[in-house]
Amino acid sequence: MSLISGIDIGTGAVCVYPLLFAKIYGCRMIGTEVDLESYESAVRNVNSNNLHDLVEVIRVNRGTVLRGSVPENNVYTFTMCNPPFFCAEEDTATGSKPSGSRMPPRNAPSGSEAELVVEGGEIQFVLKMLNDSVELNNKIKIYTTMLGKKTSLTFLCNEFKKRNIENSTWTEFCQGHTTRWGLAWTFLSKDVLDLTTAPVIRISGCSKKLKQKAKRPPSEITFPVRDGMTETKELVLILRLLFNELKIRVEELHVNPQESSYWCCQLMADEDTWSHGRRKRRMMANQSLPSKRPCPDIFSENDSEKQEALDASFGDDSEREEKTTALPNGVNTQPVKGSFLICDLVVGEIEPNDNEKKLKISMIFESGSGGRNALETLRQYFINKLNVREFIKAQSSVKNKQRKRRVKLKKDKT
Ligand SMILES: C[S@@+](CC[C@H](N)C(=O)[O-])C[C@H]1O[C@@H](n2cnc3c(N)ncnc32)[C@H](O)[C@@H]1O
Repeated sequence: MSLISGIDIGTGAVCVYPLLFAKIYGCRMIGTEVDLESYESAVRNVNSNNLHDLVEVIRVNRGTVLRGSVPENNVYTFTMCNPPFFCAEEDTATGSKPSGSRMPPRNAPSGSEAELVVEGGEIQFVLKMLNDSVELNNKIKIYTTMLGKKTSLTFLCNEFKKRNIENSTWTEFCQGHTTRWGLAWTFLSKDVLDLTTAPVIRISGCSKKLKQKAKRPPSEITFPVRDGMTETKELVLILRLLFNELKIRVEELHVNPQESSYWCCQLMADEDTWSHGRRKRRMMANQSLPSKRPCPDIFSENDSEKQEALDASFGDDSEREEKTTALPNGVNTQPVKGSFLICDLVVGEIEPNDNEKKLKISMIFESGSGGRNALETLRQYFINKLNVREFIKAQSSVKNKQRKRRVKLKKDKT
């Protein structure tokens, strides 16, 4: 990391990103700033953090973005930028033209006018950065910037096309009510660095249905530890055998074991190798009974109900999913064509209120022609194979009772 050097364009009064990169990773950083007050404050901050050996703050002229603002005979690893979002005639509080006494939205930016306003808005600012990058080319390995508006992203992706810049990518940052976009491009060849395969999060462009889906809670199996399954490691061994048996491909997600006691992977199944539904449907077809049956609600709280519902629906494929989705876990979720089920799986230990150590499997649907039903039948398969059906049943009946009590309390109140 110590050989890495970055440029933060428009570092602001705190100079926060250069300080973080220097402090955490030991990177060399340059922060550029146009506003005198912010520049002076940034310099003070660097000095008071004793990071002046690694961080340099450069005062630049308005109108320069990259070219002419940093020494050009050096080679840099990356640029980053949180550009001034608004153009002069926009209202910094509402992101629109001034409109009387409207209340600012919850995601209104907090920053002084000097920090947030630039001629031409962020599009012109980043366009200048893009043009500078064409000139500087490989002197900077990866160019990145944040964008505050989706329209800017669309515009700039088009500008990439015009300039034949193919090695680029974008991702979303969603926090609460605020969405921002990260854009990255490089002039290195894809053999050296392929940005198009970098992990991304892309939800807001999806249909409403997909967004709701992404918000759905994961399917879970929680059960007390017991002989042969006392910790994550042991459960993972058993699951691996099951995946193998079911011909499910496993792509491990490399979570730092020092930082996490969890095991995460992505599962990919080309066909349904676990449910009874297929067999039953084939039998039904042979008996030439009507193939369409009403699909019961298989996502009810009660697991035995779920199993019955699944059996009754013969592994119904009625809830076929659109073939593209992504969840905010950093995994690239471009669907594999023809996959029956792709899901993320997290295995870990938990110590709930009752102090009884438990193991938990969380499964998050990503995509696949089998839809959520496929995930649910796979969950049922694991419940049976791990021999935890009785516990899950008891657990869900307790949950059901609690839920009924809550509903009753609510009714009594009204
Ligand atoms: C939205 S603020 C970002 C501040 C900080 N990087 C952050 O993320 O908190 C944009 C900053 O860019 C500065 N700025 C505007 N035009 C600039 C330019 N041409 N070169 C360098 N900085 C500029 C503004 O003064 C402001 O501090």
